[in-house]
Amino acid sequence: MPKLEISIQDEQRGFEAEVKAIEKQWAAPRQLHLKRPYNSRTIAALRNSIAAPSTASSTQGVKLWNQLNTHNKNGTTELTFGTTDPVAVSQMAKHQQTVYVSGALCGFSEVAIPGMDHADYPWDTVPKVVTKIFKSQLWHDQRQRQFRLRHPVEVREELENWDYMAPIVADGDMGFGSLTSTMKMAREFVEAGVAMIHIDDLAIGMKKFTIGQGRTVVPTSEYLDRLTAVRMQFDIMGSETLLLCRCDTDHSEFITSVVDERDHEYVLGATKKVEPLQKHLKDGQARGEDLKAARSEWIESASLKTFDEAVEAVASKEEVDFYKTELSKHKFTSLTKRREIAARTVKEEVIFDWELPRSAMGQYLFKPSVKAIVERALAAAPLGDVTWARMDSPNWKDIVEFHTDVRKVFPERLFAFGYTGDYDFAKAGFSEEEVKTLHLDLAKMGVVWQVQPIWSLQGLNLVTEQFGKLWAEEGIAGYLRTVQGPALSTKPMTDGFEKLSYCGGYLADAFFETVAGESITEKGAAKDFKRH
Ligand SMILES: C[C@](O)(C(=O)O)[C@H](CC(=O)O)C(=O)O
Repeated sequence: MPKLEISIQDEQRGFEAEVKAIEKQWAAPRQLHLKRPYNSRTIAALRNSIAAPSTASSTQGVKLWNQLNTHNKNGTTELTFGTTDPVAVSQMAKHQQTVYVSGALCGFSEVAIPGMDHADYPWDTVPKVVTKIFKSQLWHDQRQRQFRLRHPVEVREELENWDYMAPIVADGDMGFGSLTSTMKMAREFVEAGVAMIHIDDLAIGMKKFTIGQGRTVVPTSEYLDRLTAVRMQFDIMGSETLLLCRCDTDHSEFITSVVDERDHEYVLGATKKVEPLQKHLKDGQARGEDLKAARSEWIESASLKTFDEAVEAVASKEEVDFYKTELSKHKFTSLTKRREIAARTVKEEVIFDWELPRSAMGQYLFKPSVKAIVERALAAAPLGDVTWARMDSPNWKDIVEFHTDVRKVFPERLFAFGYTGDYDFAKAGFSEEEVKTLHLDLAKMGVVWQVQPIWSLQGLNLVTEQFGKLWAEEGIAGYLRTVQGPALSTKPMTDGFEKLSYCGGYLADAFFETVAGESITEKGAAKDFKRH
């Protein structure tokens, strides 16, 4: 095989030039907030010998970055929703600035076997949907531009001129396992034209269950490794794609490992001398007992607490104060260190064993708090561009505490928010007025990108079932009355095949005209000007 025709001197010169280019890109305002655990020489050495194709992802990433910072400056927010459908995206261009490709929706409709949002679908599922949507955006952009340019300048003001190139934000879930799969997924997303992806701290496949048990998170270190892998892949490609650091820690109940001392404060242990939970469950199963009841009975007997709560349960007020004073001299204190501090500040023995409650899959019990989420968000921030604390319910006090505490450290941090799950605002104490202004109140705290991720499930099911019933009962008369009549009478006409400027006919004609030389431009412009 022929060798690359390049001298070693030129190879080295090229490498040094690339290092300088990377350092220039990293020093630009767009990336000033980023701190990497690797350097420009490492990245330059990981690049191809030929310049990587400049990706639309970079363009769209910068566009989104500018959109979000404008919202931050103005105290406003983008309000978008989730979809997997390019046709819906063509309509989102009219009222949204961005598009969200939801993993939950992809896992429900874009895979061989659908399922609940366990993020258990192949890692290239969402990137493929982004490709489909991005190419559709390009087509609509081309279709609209060709239609406009076929008309004389003096009438163009009246023609539609939507920005179809809305930046796409996509669900990268937990990165799908090993760092290489996370990097491959990040590369697929960049090549698909995505503007931003979010990566969360969930354990793979352990997102949510219906048997009453909560989600499982990974140690802070593993979460940061995932984010680093994505940032590194973006850097290898030289792409300005944005990274949204998402924490699913709220309401999580398990953590896969205690390897990271930063998590020790929140791990629960048994504070009574009981047998391991798994032995209790196995014995109960052998006796034919109900496992959920046996689990609840064990939890009751174990008196589960964090280590600090275990100290408070046996120490005097003075001892607790002394323990906390000593503890405050350290940050992210390990259990070993906490035990050592307790031994010299508390007379009573502090019984605490986090091994006893471990689940059948070896997970440790985890007691999240806003403080725990803030700590993860702060650790992640230097690797990403935007932060999102996914919350199971709209607890306004927690929401304010989280965003306020992160901004105490990063005053200009940009935030995302998902109206996800089935938020019960009344139950969360919101008045009707507070619900009406929620998106504006969030925007005041820097929440500049807000998404209703799963309208395309609930919303489309609602209207589809309604149309199905109408069609079955009224036939075409129902269609004419409720769909075609209204659609043809809106100004401009609702987009559909009936609308010549939308369906793509003129674009196809333009190809034929150009190739076959047949020109219908003059006639076409005059004939259909009113039907667009
Ligand atoms: C936003 C989300 O990641 C999604 O996949 O759309 C899901 C939505 C949901 O399951 O309600 C999430 O919030 O985890």
